[in-house]
Amino acid sequence: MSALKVVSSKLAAEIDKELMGPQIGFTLQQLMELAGFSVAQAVCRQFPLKDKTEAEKGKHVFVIAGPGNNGGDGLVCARHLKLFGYNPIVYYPKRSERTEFYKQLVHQLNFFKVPVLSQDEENWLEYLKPEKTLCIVDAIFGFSYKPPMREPFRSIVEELCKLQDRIPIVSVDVPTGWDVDKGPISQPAINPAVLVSLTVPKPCSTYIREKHTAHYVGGRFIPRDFANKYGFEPFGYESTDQILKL
Ligand SMILES: NC(=O)C1=CN([C@@H]2O[C@H](COP(=O)(O)OP(=O)(O)OC[C@H]3O[C@@H](n4cnc5c(N)ncnc54)[C@H](OP(=O)(O)O)[C@@H]3O)[C@@H](O)[C@H]2O)[C@@H](O)CC1
Ligand SMILES: [K+]
Repeated sequence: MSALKVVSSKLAAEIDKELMGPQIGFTLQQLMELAGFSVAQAVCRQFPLKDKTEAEKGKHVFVIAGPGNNGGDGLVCARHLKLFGYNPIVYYPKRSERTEFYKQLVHQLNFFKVPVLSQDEENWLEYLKPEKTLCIVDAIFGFSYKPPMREPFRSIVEELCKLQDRIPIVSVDVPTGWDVDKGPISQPAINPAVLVSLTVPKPCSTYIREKHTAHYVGGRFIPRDFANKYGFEPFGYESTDQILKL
């Protein structure tokens, strides 16, 4: 793990800015689609449905989406999981008013008949039972989180922490509650079974417990020259894979 390539939160934000700047011209929607698609692939790789009983195949993937772009990745991931034969259900307690785009992602989930719990759903924990839930996708906060955690997320993450030994959690980009550079330095903080780093792992990923947490990189959208400019080598993705297990 010492050879792991990581970039600081500052650099990650710079990479995003340049990818979406006037020279390169990616849109946020494009990158988020690829990011969410990667996370869905990581769920498939880690929790394959092949050889599962019908009851196991019917288990929910419970996606919790936060108010920013990490949450957007979760909404996209849920749609792809449905296409991949999973049974996702989305909890999106604080919906972003930032752009029309987030509303469109919710419309798309409705179109795919993926249940999206109402914002003030009080019984959301009812959907989280080991016998009914394959895994939880933690798309609450990513690299822009700054502690201390505000409500309603503090209470939500505290509940997830109580469940995480019984239901595996897949964290998108940064485990929720972790400082992107320094790791789990404040509470509450999720201890994921799977981490999917996007574009390139952030320094906090060096604090995962290797035996406990499977680590994937996803978000396969940069060429070699661009990676080298930011001080890392591209990851050795195979074939058409959108994820690589590190
Ligand atoms: N190239 C890539 O790799 C790509 C990466 N992408 C993804 O984007 C992620 C970064 O997204 P992001 O910048 O929107 O920030 P994110 O972490 O979702 O959080 C911001 C929200 O959280 C809130 N908030 C913050 N602190 C809080 C607190 N203490 N308590 C409560 N709320 C708090 C904050 O609220 P505010 O402070 O603004 O009121 C705001 O609403 C990145 O990790 C990756 O997953 C892709 O989608 C695109 C390609
Ligand atoms: K997260």
